[in-house]
Amino acid sequence: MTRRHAWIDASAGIAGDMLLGALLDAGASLAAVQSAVDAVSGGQVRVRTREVTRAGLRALKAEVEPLTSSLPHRSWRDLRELLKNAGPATAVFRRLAEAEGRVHGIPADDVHFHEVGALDAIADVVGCCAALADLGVATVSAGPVALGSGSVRAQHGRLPVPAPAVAELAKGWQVSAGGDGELATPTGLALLRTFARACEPLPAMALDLVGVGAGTRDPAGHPNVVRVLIGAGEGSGVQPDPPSPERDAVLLEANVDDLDPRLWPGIIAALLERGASDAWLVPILMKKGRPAHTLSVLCAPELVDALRDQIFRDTSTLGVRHSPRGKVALERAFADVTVGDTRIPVKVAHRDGVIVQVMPEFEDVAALARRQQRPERLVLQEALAAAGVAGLVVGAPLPESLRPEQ
Ligand SMILES: O=C([S-])c1cc(C(=O)S)c[n+]([C@@H]2O[C@H](COP(=O)(O)O)[C@@H](O)[C@H]2O)c1
Ligand code: NI
Repeated sequence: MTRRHAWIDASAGIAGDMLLGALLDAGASLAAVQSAVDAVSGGQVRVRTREVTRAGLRALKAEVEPLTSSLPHRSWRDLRELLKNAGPATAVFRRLAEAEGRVHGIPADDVHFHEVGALDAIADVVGCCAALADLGVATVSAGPVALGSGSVRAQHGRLPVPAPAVAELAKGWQVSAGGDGELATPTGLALLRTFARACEPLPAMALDLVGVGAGTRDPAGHPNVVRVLIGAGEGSGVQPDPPSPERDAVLLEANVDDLDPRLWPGIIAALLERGASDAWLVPILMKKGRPAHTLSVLCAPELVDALRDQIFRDTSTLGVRHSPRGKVALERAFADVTVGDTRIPVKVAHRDGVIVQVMPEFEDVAALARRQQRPERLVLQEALAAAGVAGLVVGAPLPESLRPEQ
């Protein structure tokens, strides 16, 4: 089968509904999109399209009509459960949660989605993922993105444009202001950054589909649209972000021999809070026979600058080494098990459809143990036993309900 490449033109900005409109305009099946959205929303929203013009250009406007009046605020933890690790859609929201977490200075798990967690944003994300799959798109790249300027009214007041989460998500991409107002939204950027692995001009391809998706506003002067150009080709050859968490990582290291050891736990906690995927200390014997520690911090490439600054600020080191590291992580899914009258999330790591690790979330185990005034060891055993009853055991096939969507 021909491998299709999609190139996204976000030179006028990007939002989830604009990209969805463009993909539907290019020929993605509305029925396929609606059925993917139904699967996560329980039939609470309807996706519709209508033809509009933007500065004289015809475009398709994707509209998500809520069939319920409740617009719940969800944490990333809740949303992950709702999406049941729905492959790329989960990856898009994980990226959003990590960006929001960095902006608000909280762990990604505690991020409370407001606007971006509403049903229409979920429908945009799930819809775009389904549309790309329906079009047979194997690789994606995109041009530079216009982010906008000025300010925007959000649920919690006025935000500068680019909105903080947008700026965070845009790191490492070619951007410009490109006009007034909010031209790129967090959801739009998260979609683009999850799927498009290269920022490049239109690559060589045998073009066969073009889609134009409309934004809500119709400002004079430029068409407020996202375009997708789809054809047989590979783009720059890079693959879209796989649903499996295979990522480039960077290892930051510093040897320190003169820090009050009581400071280390706080330093490590702060690095993890800032987004490091791991941080640890190894005791070493340094030059001149001095006992010391190597601080090691593993992180995503886009966090290197911030975490290096933090190491210089919080420790007494005079230098921080950095080296690229390949990293292959097991795919993870989450399931709830019941211990007593409490639901405890269990992390299920899997590979090739087989369960490899089953780990109750320790913070939840510890919280329940404190509430019940019982040893953590026993609550942990009970959570593992409950997972076993639910069929979540090492070596067992991953249950259908936890499988990422392809
Ligand atoms: O609700 C929150 S915390 C929020 C944070 C941010 C940050 O940049 S931080 C931005 N916004 C605004 O909400 C809408 C969301 O648009 P989507 O298309 O992504 O759903 C947008 O105007 C953001 O600037 C909200
Ligand atoms: Ni925010």
